[in-house]
Amino acid sequence: MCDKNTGAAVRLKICGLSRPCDIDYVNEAHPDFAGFVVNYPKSRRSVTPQQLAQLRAHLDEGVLPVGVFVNEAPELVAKLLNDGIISLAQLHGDEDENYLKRLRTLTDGRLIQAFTIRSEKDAKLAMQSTADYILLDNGKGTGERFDWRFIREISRPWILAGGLTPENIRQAAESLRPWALDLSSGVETDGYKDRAKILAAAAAIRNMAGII
Ligand SMILES: O=C(O)c1ccccc1N[C@@H]1O[C@H](COP(=O)(O)O)[C@@H](O)[C@H]1O
Repeated sequence: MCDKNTGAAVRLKICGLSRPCDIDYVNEAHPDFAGFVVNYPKSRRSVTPQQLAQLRAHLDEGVLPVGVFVNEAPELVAKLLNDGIISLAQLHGDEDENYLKRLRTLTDGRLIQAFTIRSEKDAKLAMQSTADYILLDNGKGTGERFDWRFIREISRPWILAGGLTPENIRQAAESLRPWALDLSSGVETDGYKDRAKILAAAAAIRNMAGII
């Protein structure tokens, strides 16, 4: 079945939006998800919850906003979900099952748990997460791939992240068959989101419709 946004068989997430023009770019490209790194000053892409709310207000309906959090207080994550500022929360730090359990008492919002993959064992551990989706990455927005050979059979919806670019997402989708592809550094130039690269990623995904 094709996705209603990109028209493709695999979903697309563009992550690390921080400027009003980044919202214009994703509104034009219409990926399925738009990601915002929240309250994580170590990242140049970090936005405050207030900035997130302002940016998100200009996002087209149908592009679902995702908050990316690193060891954030569950109360804030839940509030942003419950207030409809974000549609999904991506937990990209050391959040464990106890954290997820606590968050589930505060919200019914959908959760993505990110895992850094350094071995086949890491990928197997990720499978056990009670999150709605798992995301397999090389780190935190490093722009680098992990070793894809660590991925074997994944019998649940999962998101591939880390070092994806408009040029390599077709190969990634065909060989690994993830539920969604997540790009951040790969759609930037000099550290800022690049309209042409975002549009190229969306076009690459659309061209895969019916192929994978
Ligand atoms: O982008 C960041 O700075 C970041 C900070 C903290 C947690 C996650 C972060 N990025 C996420 O990493 C993946 C892959 O990014 P890339 O394409 O390799 O740059 C993606 O989910 C980003 O949102």
